[in-house]
This record gives sequence, structure tokens and C-alpha cells, in this order.
Amino acid sequence: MRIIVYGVGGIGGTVAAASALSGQEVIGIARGAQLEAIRNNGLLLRTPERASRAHFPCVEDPTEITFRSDDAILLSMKTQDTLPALERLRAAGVAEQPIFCVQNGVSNERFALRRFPEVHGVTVMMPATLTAPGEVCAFSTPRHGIFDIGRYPSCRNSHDDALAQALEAANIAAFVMSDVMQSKYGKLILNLRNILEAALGLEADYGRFDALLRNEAETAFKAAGIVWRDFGGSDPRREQLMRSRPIEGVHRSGGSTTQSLARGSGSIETDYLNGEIVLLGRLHGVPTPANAYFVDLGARMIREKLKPGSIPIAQVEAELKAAGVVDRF
Ligand SMILES: NC(=O)C1=CN([C@@H]2O[C@H](COP(=O)(O)OP(=O)(O)OC[C@H]3O[C@@H](n4cnc5c(N)ncnc54)[C@H](OP(=O)(O)O)[C@@H]3O)[C@@H](O)[C@H]2O)C=CC1
Ligand SMILES: CC(C)(CO)C(=O)C(=O)O
Repeated sequence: MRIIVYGVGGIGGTVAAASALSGQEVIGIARGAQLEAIRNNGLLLRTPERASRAHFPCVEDPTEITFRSDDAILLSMKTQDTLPALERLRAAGVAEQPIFCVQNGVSNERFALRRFPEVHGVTVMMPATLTAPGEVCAFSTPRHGIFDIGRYPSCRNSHDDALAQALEAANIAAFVMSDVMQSKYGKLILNLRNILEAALGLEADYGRFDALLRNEAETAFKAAGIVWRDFGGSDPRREQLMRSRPIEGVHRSGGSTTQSLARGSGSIETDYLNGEIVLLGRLHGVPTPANAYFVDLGARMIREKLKPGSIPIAQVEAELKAAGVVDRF
């Protein structure tokens, strides 16, 4: 199997570097300063235990790759960047190759399945950050992360097994399952707090908002007949396989949404995290005002170029009350 990593950031960079370091054939698709750095100097993967430099070919566009039947294509850009990437894969002649959505949320699989027949979902549990062009940090030990893998919308096949074997060799714990979307919906609930951390800051006491977001999500899932696996922080595999540890000299700014704001990347994934709950609510007649509020807040932060952690908690409380989301906290 050859692994094509499309979007070589925190997650894609960790997967690409760890796979290349374990002797596997990898091609990255990256852009801007990241592409230039990888081409010039490879990609430095830093973990709590060590730093290792991986070298693998990296291109700017899928049309530069002669695709093979044994390619596995891993999408690891943020959801808002998926649609143009799928168009580039189509332009490059990709057809039957398996496409793995190594991404949060539950939208990417549907986007991909409109265009390609062999689509797979991956639940990503991997705290990782693109710290500088040419450098990624993966904070989990003893494994870089835990991935649940399966065919979309359900079932599993030999492509899942082949990727799981490759990931295991790269020190990423991989679990193949026939109902991976149950796992991805469970992870989505966990990611509803990405915007809380991004807006209010890592240290803010946002538990009461998290509970509101989660309640709305569970009600919307039930109304939509969606089954989810509630693993969250209590997944027993975490203690054994995935313990977050600091990396000397590196400050982890936070989760993936916080990282987008910190980098000033001009977009965030909230429309596909909290926005998924809002969409389900609207489709199934379930009110989701708290998730809708935070979708709007995320969009406002991008528009006004606000830094992570710059929204005071009292402002959020006042706005939620004024919007009639809650009477009091
Ligand atoms: N980071 C984390 O700890 C976790 C992230 N996730 C999920 O994993 C997915 C990836 O997140 P993450 O790695 O943090 O994101 P990053 O922003 O760190 O990485 C995505 C990379 O993809 C690049 N990219 C986007 N579109 C293209 C394109 N058309 N061609 C080439 N490169 C492209 C981006 O470039 P550019 O910067 O120029 O936009 C960026 O380098 C998301 O769905 C996220 O929610 C899940 C669990 C944990
Ligand atoms: C759970 C968490 C916050 C881990 O980093 C994540 O999925 C993300 O950053 O998007």
C-alpha cells in the first residue's frame, strides 16, 4: 500500500512522518510554506520521547501524482477545505482508490461519496499541532493516537485492514469496525467544545456551556435516529494507549479549532461541528439555540480576526441570556 496524505498539517503531518519513518511509502500533498519546508528539509516529528526527521516526496496538487491501484488516499485537511480537494482528486483521475476521511465531524464522508465509490471514515483521537512549517508535534504516548476505521456508511473491508496494519506499524493504534460512524458521531459530541476552548481560552470554566451543547446534540441525534458511541474522555483505550504529555519547549495552544484561530488561517471548522447539530435540529424540529449561538460566534471571530481566548465568559453568558437560550446560569 502507498499512503497519500492530502493536507500535511497536525494530523496529516503526524501520520505522514510516522508512516515514512516506519519505512512505508508515503506521498504528501501540501501547500505554501509547509510544502516548501518539507521539500527542502523533510518533516520533523516531535513527540514527548524524541524528535525524528522524516523524508518523503511532497507535491502541491494531486495531478502531479501518477495514482496506483494500491494507493490509500487520506484526507486530513479541515472540513471546510474538503470539497475543493475532492475536485482536485477527480481532476487527477482518482476513481476506485479508497478515500479515508481522517477528519473530525461527519460531513466529509458524504462529500466524498458523491464523487467516489470507496469511502471510509476514520475517528481521529490524536492531539497534534503543526508548530511551524516543517515541524509537527504529537503529544500522545505511548502511541501517537487511536484511530477507529471502517467503510462508509457501514461495514468494513480489506482496505480498512490494510490501512490499520500500516498505521499500527507507524505507532498509531488502529481499530477496524463495521459501524465507524457511531464512533464518529460520539467524537462529534466531544468536539462541540472545540469552539468553547477557542473562544474562551483553555483555562476558562466552560462546563455549563458544554453541557448545553451536548444536551442539544443528544436530543437532535435521537430525533434523527442516529446511534452514537459515547466514548469521550472515558474511552478505556485512552489510559493504556493515549496519554497526553508535554514536549519540552513546546506550548500546545489547544485543539484544532484553537490552532486555526491562533494561526489566523481565515476559517474554522465550527460550521461542521456545532453546525452539524444545528443542521440536524433544523431538519428534525429540535431547537439547538446554544449550538447556533456558538456557530455564529465562531464566524464572528473569523470575520473580526479575533485571537483564541479573547471572548470574556460574562459576554457569552449575557448574549445567551439575551437570545433566550437560558434564563440564568
Ligand atoms: N489537531 C488535532 O489535534 C486534531 C485534529 N483533528 C481533525 O483532523 C483534521 C485535520 O486537522 P489538523 O491537522 O489539526 O489541521 P491543520 O490545519 O493543522 O492541517 C491541515 C492542513 O491541510 C492543508 N490543506 C488544506 N487544503 C489543502 C489543499 N487543497 N492542498 C494542500 N494542502 C491543503 C492546510 O494548509 P493551510 O494551512 O494552507 O490551510 C494544513 O496544512 C480536522 O478535521 C480536525 O478537526 C482531529 C483530532 C485532533
Ligand atoms: C479532542 C481534540 C480536542 C483533541 O485535540 C480534537 O479532536 C481536536 O483538537 O479537534
